[in-house]
Order: sequence, then structure tokens, then C-alpha cells
Amino acid sequence: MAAGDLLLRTQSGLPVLARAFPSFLCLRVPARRRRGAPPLTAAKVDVADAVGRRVRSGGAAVPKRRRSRRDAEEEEEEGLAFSRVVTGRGRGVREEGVAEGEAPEFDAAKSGDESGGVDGSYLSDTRFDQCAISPLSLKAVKDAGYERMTQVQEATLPVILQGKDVLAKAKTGTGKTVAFLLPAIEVLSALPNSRRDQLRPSINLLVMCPTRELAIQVAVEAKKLLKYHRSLGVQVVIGGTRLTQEQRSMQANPCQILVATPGRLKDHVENTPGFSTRLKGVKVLVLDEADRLLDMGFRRDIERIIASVPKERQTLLFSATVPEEVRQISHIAMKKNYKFINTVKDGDEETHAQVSQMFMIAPLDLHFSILYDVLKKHVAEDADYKVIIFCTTAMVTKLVAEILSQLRLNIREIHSRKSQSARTKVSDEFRKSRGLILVSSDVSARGVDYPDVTLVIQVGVPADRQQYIHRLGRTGRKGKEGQGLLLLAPWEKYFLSSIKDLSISEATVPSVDSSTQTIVKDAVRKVEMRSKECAYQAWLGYYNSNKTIGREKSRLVKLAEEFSQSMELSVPPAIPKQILRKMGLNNVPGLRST
Ligand SMILES: Nc1ncnc2c1ncn2[C@@H]1O[C@H](COP(=O)(O)OP(=O)(O)OP(=O)(O)O)[C@@H](O)[C@H]1O
Repeated sequence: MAAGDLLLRTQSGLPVLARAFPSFLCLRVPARRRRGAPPLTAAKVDVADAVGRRVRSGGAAVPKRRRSRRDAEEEEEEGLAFSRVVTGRGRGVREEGVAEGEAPEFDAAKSGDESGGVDGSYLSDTRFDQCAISPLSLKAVKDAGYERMTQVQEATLPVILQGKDVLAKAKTGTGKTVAFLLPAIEVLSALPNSRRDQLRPSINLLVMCPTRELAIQVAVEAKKLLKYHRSLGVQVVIGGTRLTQEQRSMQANPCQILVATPGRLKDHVENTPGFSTRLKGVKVLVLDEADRLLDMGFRRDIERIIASVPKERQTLLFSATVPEEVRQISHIAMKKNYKFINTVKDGDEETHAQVSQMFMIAPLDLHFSILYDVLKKHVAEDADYKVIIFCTTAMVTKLVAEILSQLRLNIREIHSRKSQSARTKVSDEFRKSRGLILVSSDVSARGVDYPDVTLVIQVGVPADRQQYIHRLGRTGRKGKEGQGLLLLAPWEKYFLSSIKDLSISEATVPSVDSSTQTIVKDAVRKVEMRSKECAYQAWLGYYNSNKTIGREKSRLVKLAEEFSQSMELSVPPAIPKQILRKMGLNNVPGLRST
């Protein structure tokens, strides 16, 4: 484990003054119409809800469980396996500086429609009933309200049905889940009945997802598609639930389709009797959000799992971003003759044109005030507002959520330090509601399908270009419009070079009046000291593992002090010696230890 691996990754924050802000969010236009379709029905999938809490050593918590006992997203949250440092350099991206200037007035005048969004371009002309899928699947697809295929579905379905391995790239929110589930279910339904009617049937379709929320969501979608395939079932195994509970549930009701997070899946491979035998029946293996799964630290788990399933299988990799590392996975996961299907046209951006993207550079001590100001304006503009604020670590997420709650905004909080039952509850609520602000760590960054998100705010530098794109992709789904704001401190500006090819422009910093600043400062002061201590430690851990910012330790300590001041602390919190040592910061002047 590398030095900086132990701690959480963080973000920034803070109140104070500002300049002019020609309504980044005031430009929001028409309040979104509610969709006619009812929200997704609650999952009837087999998701154990028990809470397996970790033992913590305090603040930013040193987890006691072995690495193999975690799922991918927990690892990422704690920075334990996060040896992929934050570089902010996108491949093949120009490195020129970003021009400063006034925020352009972006065109927010497009309005979505009920069926296909602004231009419906995510849909193809092909209807599902024109494809070679079974009547049972077709009926389920119709019941789900899908008539035309999305472009990625149209492009991948025939190839997958031919039995080919597929690596597919398609923009966020364009129906990748159905694109892999539907043909995979077709493969399963064509298997001889004897394979399906056994007392303990083999697992024939294994889907691996980087986060629990995504795993649950994939299982819900599978359930929809399985509506008339009565002999097929789906189960979920994820972290945060008791292993024994999952074992019992798998024994009582074994299913042919398993959706899992890698850490927990590996636990079952190692500890659940008969599980490895069941995996020998895998016909189709899906790596959803493959690049996230393959981040260093998870690769070994994935390799172990791949070694547990038969070589003779079909493998599907789907993601909105396909960096070089994912292409490399073909060596361990895919057949040599796999097909790369890229639905993002050459020269087209990886983000959606109907999502307006802005960045704002402001001193750290203004961030909380700006956040409050931006949110207040957005809420006033759109009664149906639905906002996600991404923060850099779980503990910073908690801090930001607590500050904004003090400010009486309608806040929900989700991150890896919450119990799984709390996460599932918040996630379900946010999916179905409007008028809510979800403060989230990267547990919601990938794949999670919350309809009609009006605004995504990213506070502090994202892990990398891919993560920026995926987080932004929580809005503008299914062709709808959306807005994105990236709020950075001046020393985080380097990150912009990695997303320079995207249509992102600078928003001017809003002038926040002094009474608002006072209100925000008061709110910050009311937040418990413990939350601030944890956030500070997490912040330091995150930026310490950032290749650009963490390089110069004395500067890092100064920036951390700025962050601490932004939390209205006169003296930065002390950090346990052991943790400082693990971060490689034990002898750095300016840090206090306990
Ligand atoms: N053919 C279709 N017609 C209409 N809606 C569809 C169709 N296929 C999928 N959807 C819906 O589109 C939404 C987005 O799908 P999904 O979450 O699979 O997108 P995605 O491409 O995987 O996004 P991400 O990259 O964020 O993971 C979901 O609500 C899904 O139910």
C-alpha cells in the first residue's frame, strides 16, 4: 500500500465574500415538466438490508477489515486502494491554460419533452419489435415503456447475440444497462432447461459493478426485463450487508443472474460453500463501468474473479469513458477478437451538448458561501429542482451536508460511511423526489440513474477526467437538459487542462452579500467539531495523494490550513501520529499530531 493510501480523499469548502455572479443558475429556464411515467418501482430484488458496520479508530477511520472484505467503492472512499493518483491529465488532451473571462450566457432555453428529451438523439430508429429477441423479453421491454432502442442498444444487441465479446462506449444516461442485460437474458433463456431447473442452479450471468447503488439498480432493471421469464431470477451481493445473510438468501433462493460488487463477490468465492461451483456455470460476464472497476487496487480482485469463471464465456464491458487501461483489460478479460463499439462519434464530445457546463475558480474560503448562493438561486428558479453535489471524500461530504442542512436547505447525504440501509433509503427517495439536494461522495458518480437531475455541482478537483464526466452524467440523461458546475480553488485550476476539449466555460464568481456570508459562517460554526476534524483529515489525505497538489508537502499543509480556516477553525485539528505516518506526513512542519 502506498504512503498516501490510507486516508480519505477530500474536497474543499468555505465561506466569505465574492464578486459578481451573473446568474449562472439564474439562467435556468423552464421548470421541468414532470414525466408522465411513474417512478421506477421499488426493487423487489433480493437485497439484504442488514448493516455490517466497520470498527473505526475515530475520525477518518482506519478500517479494520481486510481489504478483500470491501467492495470497490468503499475502497475508493477510504483511499485504501486508491493508488491511482489524481493527476488531472486526460489522455491526448491539450495542456494550454484556460482563458480567463466573463461567464458566457449559456443557452438554457432548450426544454426537454416527455419522450425523448431535447432532441431524442439518444434513441435510434429501430424498434425492439424489429429485433431478434424472444416474445417474453419483448413483452417485458414494452411493459417497461421502451419502444425504440437507444443507439448503444441498437449497435450492440446484434453483436452480443452473435456471441461476440463486446467493449462498448456510449455517453452517460443512454441505456447501457439494458444494452447488456437484454441480450444476456436472451442467452440465458436459450440455455437448456436442465441447467435452469436445478435445485441450486449455476450462476449463468455475472454482472460486476463498482458501487452498491449501481448493483442494486442493475438488478432492478434486470427484474423488469425478467418479468415474463419466470424461471430466471436475479440476486445482488454487495458490501455493507452481512455475508451470512447473503449466504442464507442465496441458499434459499439461488438465482442464475448475480449482480455484485467485486470485494463482496471475492468474499463469497473464498467463504461461501458451493459458490465457486455455481460460478463455473457463468456464460456471460459483464463488467459495468469497467474503468472504475479496474482502478488499481481492484484489479487483483477482478483477476481473481475472472479466474473463477469459465474461460469459455462471453464478456461485455460497458462504460461512458474508455481510457487506455480498459482497452488493456481485454488481455485478461476478453477474447482477442472482441468488438469495440463506440457510439460516441469522432470529434463529438464525451459529454452531452444539452448539458451546460461551467467552472468557477474561487478562493477556498468562499466556497461554502458560493455553494449556498448558487443553490438558493437554483431552488428559487426551479420548483422541481433536483441537485447533486459531489464532494471529494465521504467525510467532506458529511461536512458539506451538515453545513447546508444548518442553512435549512432540503439536504440528503450519501457516502460510504453511511449504513447500507440508510444509503438505500436516501437513494430511493432521491430517485422518486423533486425539491431535494443530494450531497454525495463518488458512490453516486457512476451509473446511478436518478431521473431529472437539474444541476450537478462538483466541489473540489475530481479524481480524474473520467470521474468528472461520469459525475456530470447524472444530469442530462435520456436527452434531457441539465447543468453542471465545477467549483475549484485557484490551485486546482490545473485540472481544467484535462477537460479542455469539453464545452465548459467559466462562470464569474457571484457576489455574496455580507449578511449571507454571516449566515453561512454561523452555520459553519454550528457544525460539530468532530465532523470538522474528520473532514480536515480526509481533505489532507485526498490532496496528499494528488500528484499535482500533494507533491510539495509544505504547500499542502498551508492549503490544508486554509481549508481548516474555512471551517471557522483558528487552529487546524491534530491528526493521530499513526495516520500521519501512513500518509508520509509525519515530519512535515505545520501539522499537529496526537
Ligand atoms: N430503449 C429505451 N427507451 C427509453 N428509455 C430507456 C431505454 N433504455 C433504457 N432506458 C432508460 O434510460 C435511462 C438511462 O439508462 P442507463 O442508466 O442504463 O444509462 P447508462 O448509459 O448506463 O448511463 P451511465 O453511463 O450513467 O451508467 C434509464 O432510466 C433506463 O430505464
